[in-house]
Amino acid sequence: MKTMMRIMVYVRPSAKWVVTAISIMVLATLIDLVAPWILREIFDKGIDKENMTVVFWLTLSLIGVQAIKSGAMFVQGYSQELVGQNVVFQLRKELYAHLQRLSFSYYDRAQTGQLMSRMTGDIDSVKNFVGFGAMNLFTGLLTFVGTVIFMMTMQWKVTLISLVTIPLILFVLWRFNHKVGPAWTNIREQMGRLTTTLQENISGIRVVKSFATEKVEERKFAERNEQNFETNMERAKLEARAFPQMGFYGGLTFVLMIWIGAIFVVRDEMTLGTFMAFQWYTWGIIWPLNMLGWQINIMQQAMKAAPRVFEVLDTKVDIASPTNGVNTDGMSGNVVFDNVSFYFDDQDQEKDKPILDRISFSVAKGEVIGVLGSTGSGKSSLIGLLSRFYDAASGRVLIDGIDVKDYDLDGLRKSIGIVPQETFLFSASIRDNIAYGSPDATQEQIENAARKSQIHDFIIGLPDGYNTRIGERGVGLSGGQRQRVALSRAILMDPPILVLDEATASVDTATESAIHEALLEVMEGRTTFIIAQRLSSIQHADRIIVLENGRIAEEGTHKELNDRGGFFSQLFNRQKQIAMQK
Ligand SMILES: Nc1ncnc2c1ncn2[C@@H]1O[C@H](COP(=O)(O)OP(=O)(O)OP(=O)(O)O)[C@@H](O)[C@H]1O
Repeated sequence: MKTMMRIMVYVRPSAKWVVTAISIMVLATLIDLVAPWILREIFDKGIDKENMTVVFWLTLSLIGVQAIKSGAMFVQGYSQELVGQNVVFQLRKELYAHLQRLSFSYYDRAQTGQLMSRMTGDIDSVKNFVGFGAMNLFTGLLTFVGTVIFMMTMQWKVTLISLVTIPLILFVLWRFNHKVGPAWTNIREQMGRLTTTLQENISGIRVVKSFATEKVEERKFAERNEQNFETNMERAKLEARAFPQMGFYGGLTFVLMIWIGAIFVVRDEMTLGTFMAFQWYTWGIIWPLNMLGWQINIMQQAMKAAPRVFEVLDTKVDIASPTNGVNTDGMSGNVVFDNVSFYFDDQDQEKDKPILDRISFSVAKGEVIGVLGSTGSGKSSLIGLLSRFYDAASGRVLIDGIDVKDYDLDGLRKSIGIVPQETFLFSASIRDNIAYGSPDATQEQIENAARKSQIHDFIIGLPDGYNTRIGERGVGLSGGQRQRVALSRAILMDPPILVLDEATASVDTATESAIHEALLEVMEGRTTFIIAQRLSSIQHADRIIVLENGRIAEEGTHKELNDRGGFFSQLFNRQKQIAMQK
């Protein structure tokens, strides 16, 4: 009931069209009820009295009535679909907007395929119910009640006797409704899992092919596909069992009507015209009940699909912009980490080790700070706290003396240009990819950013230059080229804080060196974090922080750290040896 009420909230803005559809349904139903009545008159006042004029005019009126009904059905079909489409439009809009707001923690756990299935199949199920099922349920009910009333006024005894099968039909319907609900829960869930398998396979197709695991993947998919097949067949079995039973009881009603009707005609308690009209009216009883089976199906599907959509909509946005967040215009970029500790959402803060453990350091405006550490030491997490991808469990991250939680969130993120470890490029032109965060940038500014990232010459060498379209993952570009496009994107934003998270890890050392030379100008006056495992990446850092197991192990200039003989100098010596061996 709660789900139904919540769906109705989305129907409310289309109230005008609902009223239109319902009014026309009432009109169409009345026409359906009048037609058999005209037939009775044709028999009783025309054929029986051998009055062909009556037959002629009444049959003509039948044509007129049917023509009006066809016109009405067009408007009804249109308004019904419009209501359904309006609901889908609004739900998709809200869901998409909410997905944009949900935090990194949500996406750490969420399965893309499940989200896609909710956005498409589940919302479509809701539409089918709102735009078709619910309205037809109403027409069915109206036709049934109207038919019974018309028949009762013509011959109540025959009507009542013929209706003895109705409780049987209702019982079959009740049992069907009871069983088909859980089947639809399973089907919607399985569809989500099937889409997840498909999405992961397509996204990871390069891994699949390189490990030659196509057969394993096919088996995995086949297993899910089979589960889906079986659950759908379970549902089909329920339908196959219930619908013929209803059809049989419906047929029985028809037979009863003929049988009882014939007795009453012979006894002169019913005219032949009424008898003929009753045959027509019988469909007005059987049809809605049979349709009810399908409508219950559509309704149950929607009732199981809608909560999957609402579940996402109800997920709390745990990192949101504060009301009246501090404006970031004129931000200088003085960064302070003040005793910061951090856990991921799925960790137990009582038992698990923190990812970042009481981190304290400060970076002055314009300083270039290298963050060094072995894999998994917490370097990316540290930067994630700066942009509020995650919030610290304790301690504070301050920019220009203000807690990052107090800044307007969009402003904060636009003030920190990040070149992430994994580059994502959109299926758009290279120009649009570079200008992603700065859509108003001029061609000259875009080219300037590309030059500093050492990618301009490559781009103009392409047949379509900056207009070259690239695939979802930047297919057509090498890893290093993709990284340089991402670097151009960050440079173009002209942020006060720049973060390069292993941003040159995929380019050769000569190109890396050229990028860093060019970046010297970019970094001028900008606070820059360079996260790296390679010492060559942080050659221009003013100061270096070495992270180990989420704690700051060392901190200082190149020289200070070298003299100390710790992690940094060991790494320095190791990498020097490797370079010499080459
Ligand atoms: N969602 C998560 N839940 C729990 N732990 C996580 C989660 N994501 C990452 N971690 C753990 O957090 C630690 C720090 O990860 P982080 O990505 O910050 O390390 P890093 O130093 O940037 O590593 P790399 O150099 O390999 O990129 C790792 O040990 C990782 O296993």
